[in-house]
Amino acid sequence: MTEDELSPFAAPAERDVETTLRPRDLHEFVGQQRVREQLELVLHGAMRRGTAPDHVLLSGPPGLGKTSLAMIIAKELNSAIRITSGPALERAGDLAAMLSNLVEGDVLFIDEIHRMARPAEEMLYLAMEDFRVDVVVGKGPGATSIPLDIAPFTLVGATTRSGALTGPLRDRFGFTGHMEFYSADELDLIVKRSAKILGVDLHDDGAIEIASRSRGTPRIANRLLRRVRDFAEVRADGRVTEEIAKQALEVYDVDQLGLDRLDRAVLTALVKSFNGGPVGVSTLAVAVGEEPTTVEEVCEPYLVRAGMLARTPRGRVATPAAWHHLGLEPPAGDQLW
Ligand SMILES: Nc1ncnc2c1ncn2[C@@H]1O[C@H](COP(=O)(O)OP(=O)(O)OP(=O)(O)O)[C@@H](O)[C@H]1O
Ligand SMILES: [Mg+2]
Repeated sequence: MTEDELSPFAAPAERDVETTLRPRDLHEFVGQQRVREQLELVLHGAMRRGTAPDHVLLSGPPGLGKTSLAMIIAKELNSAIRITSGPALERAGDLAAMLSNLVEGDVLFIDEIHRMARPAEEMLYLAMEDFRVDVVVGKGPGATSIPLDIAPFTLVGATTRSGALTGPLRDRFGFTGHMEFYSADELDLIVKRSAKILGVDLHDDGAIEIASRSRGTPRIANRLLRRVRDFAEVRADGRVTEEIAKQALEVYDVDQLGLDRLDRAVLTALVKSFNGGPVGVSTLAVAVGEEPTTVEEVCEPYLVRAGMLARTPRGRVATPAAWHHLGLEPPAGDQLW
């Protein structure tokens, strides 16, 4: 399987099908029980009081449903949603334009909010706190700043790296939802729902097979479903059974635990080149030819959750499960994990 196919990031060509498969309300949104319950209270509490709810930050690895949830928040509030992203807000003026066009009660969704430029971020502080922006007119000593009121709105920020957010920005969110990887049972429900929408003849055992190899990520589950459907249609009669799913996923190089090429490369480097660690994340990233942020944000969260890798103050360490997964014996002696 190519890297892209198991990547938790959305490929551009995938946007349309993702829109089709997106859950539309809190009831269709599977899993994330805790975040869902907390959000429901935040939203409904504010609605009772007739005020705009606190600003919401959604954090977690890619493909877990942050964008979907942002849209659902707007829907629950019966509000319009304006969508932008950190990288798109290069200048404070871009944000000022966006903010001054908001209507009372709107939801402003800023994806990848940790990538916003500093001047825009500073403008956002005041907007979040006082529903006000200071627009600077002119340059140099003659420049003046004109305060401008903006309509009360709710900011929903999404980030794959809440650690990269500055303190002042983080503090201005009244509620942070930490998205977690999904259980196989939850992914099972998600692929079944998707199969229905896409008209795939998915059998129960086929669904389980796909769900258990989707590394806790709905986006990957939906993608594997489409790949398995291709296989079922081309090589068989279109029905997705356990056997067909297994054969297909073998072709696509997704292992039993849903680890992909990069995950395995990271574990292999950790075990073989660094004797299980501890090793720093940047060294590890160089060893597999990846950006440290990719290793840190994409591979590690799942490897940690799968019990294969531990983050220690001295660096990353392979657990015995990692050695076994690669068919190797962990060294005897001091336990580092
Ligand atoms: N809880 C869920 N129930 C059902 N489907 C889901 C759920 N969460 C996500 N999905 C599916 O996964 C796809 C990806 O979700 P989404 O785009 O919301 O993730 P994201 O966290 O915003 O990812 P990114 O960090 O890349 O922006 C959606 O198109 C949707 O079909
Ligand atoms: Mg998103």
